[in-house]
Amino acid sequence: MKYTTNHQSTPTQNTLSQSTLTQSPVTQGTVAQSTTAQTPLLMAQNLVLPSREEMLQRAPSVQHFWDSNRNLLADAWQEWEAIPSNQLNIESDLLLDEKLRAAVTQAWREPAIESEVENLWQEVSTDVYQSQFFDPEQIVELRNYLDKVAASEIPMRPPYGIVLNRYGAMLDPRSEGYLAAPSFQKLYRKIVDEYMRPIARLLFPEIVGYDTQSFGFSIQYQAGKDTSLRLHTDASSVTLNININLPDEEFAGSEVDFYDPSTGKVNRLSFKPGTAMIHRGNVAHAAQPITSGTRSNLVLWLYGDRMQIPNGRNQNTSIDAAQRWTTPTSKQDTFAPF
Ligand SMILES: O=C(O)CCC(=O)C(=O)O
Ligand SMILES: [Fe+2]
Repeated sequence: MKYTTNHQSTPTQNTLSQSTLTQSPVTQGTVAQSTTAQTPLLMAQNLVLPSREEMLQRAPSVQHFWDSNRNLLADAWQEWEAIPSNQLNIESDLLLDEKLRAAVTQAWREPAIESEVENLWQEVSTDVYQSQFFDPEQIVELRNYLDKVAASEIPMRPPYGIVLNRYGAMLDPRSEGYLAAPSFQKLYRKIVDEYMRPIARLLFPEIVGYDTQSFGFSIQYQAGKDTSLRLHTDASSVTLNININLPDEEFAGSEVDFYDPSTGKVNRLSFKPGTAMIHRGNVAHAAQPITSGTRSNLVLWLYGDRMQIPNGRNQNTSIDAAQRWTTPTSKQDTFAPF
């Protein structure tokens, strides 16, 4: 029985509700009673999430909740996605900006022309690059999908690296309570492996070898709710931050400040729908308070096995193009910064 660890939880918040434990045994020659058999989706929907306070305190019971329900949640997402209206109804090829897609596709075929990809990225602050990444007109499909995910009633763990972002979700399989729906995972892997890693290697050559592992989360800022993020660095080799606002979804404030150590100056940058910024994890940055509207982003990280990051800029700068346009074969480990 796959979910046995559930029954070891303390009889407080973390247990399955009583009704989920009434599964009737199926004996040979009989048909299971569909009215009493609890499917993974129903069981997951009946779980009682740890409180926000417990999450913020990183209480052991919170870890236990996610650990003991990991298989159940994965099965629940699988079942949820089998409902046709819950399919991620988007050709990933259409979601990605057409110019970027064309250049990336060509570079995979012929790495020697990778500069076509590099040319699409503008340096908007020292060592911070920006490009159109998603087609703004296609983002609506992704956002509709994420709304359905939020309404699924399957417990999800919000990101709490610096502050808890209550509308965000963890995206990588290494994270507890992540968005395990297979069709979303396919898109996530494609973005990381086909786009992010080679682009990051082009712009920041020293990350090669420190880019085998992925990590990701979504965030949403809204006035009066989660509004800003104080100055920090990321525990990544490189961070790709993609805006997923709709074309008509305006917001004020919520700029991201990047600190330039060489000049001591701050560059205040704004996201437009579908644009992305990519930077080394060690570039200090902060999100200014949002004063109206909503800003939603996908934040993706790469780092090495066991969370290793490069300790200088001058390694691996001589690798050739063909090496950049490859996917590492090392297994995904389970190290996560939060
Ligand atoms: O506000 C943003 O887009 C930046 C988010 C960020 O830096 C982070 O979550 O680490
Ligand atoms: Fe950050």
